[in-house]
Amino acid sequence: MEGKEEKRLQLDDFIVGTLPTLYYIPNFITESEQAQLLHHIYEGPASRWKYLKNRRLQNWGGVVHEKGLLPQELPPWLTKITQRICQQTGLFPSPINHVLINEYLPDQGIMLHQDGPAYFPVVAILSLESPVMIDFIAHPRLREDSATCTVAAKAETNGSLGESLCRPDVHCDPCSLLLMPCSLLIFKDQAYTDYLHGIQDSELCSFDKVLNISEVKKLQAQELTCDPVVAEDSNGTGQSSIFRRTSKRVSLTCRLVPKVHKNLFKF
Ligand SMILES: O=C(O)CCC(=O)C(=O)O
Ligand SMILES: [Fe+2]
Repeated sequence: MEGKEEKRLQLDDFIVGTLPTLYYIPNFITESEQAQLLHHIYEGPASRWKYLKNRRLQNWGGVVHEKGLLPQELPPWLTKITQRICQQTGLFPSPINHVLINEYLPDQGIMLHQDGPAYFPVVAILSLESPVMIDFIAHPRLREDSATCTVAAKAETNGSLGESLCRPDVHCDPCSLLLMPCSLLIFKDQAYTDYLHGIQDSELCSFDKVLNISEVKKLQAQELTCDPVVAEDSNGTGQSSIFRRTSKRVSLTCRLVPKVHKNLFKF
């Protein structure tokens, strides 16, 4: 696929929900491409991983600084995928130059947060292995009164999804997306600037506020045929309203840091 001009996706077909703007693209890569990526991610030395309290990660592309990027060339196995994301989405003004690879065990997540100001405000997240739920919730500053702010602020610290009681002029409903393996999530606009996103550090995920219902159906169908990922709790319709994460999930967060420092000494 190297050097091949990729066909532009009709992105409007992949919008989910009404919050501007979330795109969910199922099967963005094939299972064999997933296996190749996992091979590259795990073939490196153990020192490639940086350990955080609740997950471990690999940083590719250089060091992101408040003032920009101290760059390091991305390896070909990553540019192959980042170029495809750029070409197929047309959402990045120049090549993606930074990739964060996060690995989450079934009881690990990432607290609600916003991505830093150094990045161009479009994020593309490729998901590998276990399905997982990502939550979006309005930033406390968008909320009407201090009581609501407390709910959102609490959500920010404990990772749970708060209730929405928002200013009527802004889109404020909390929502979730089920991220299946091989899928690509892109978020930008208000979802980037005014919302927090996070993954709960819990093995059990609720389908409660999920926008991409068709993926839930896929997961439920899979359960009948192979994998016991859909957990025991039933919502009275014979279908489960939660699922249990049973294996690790790996994600590639692909972003563009527009400001690149070519000369270390000028930094
Ligand atoms: O793993 C994910 O899906 C989210 C990662 C993320 O939010 C980040 O790297 O900033
Ligand atoms: Fe993030």
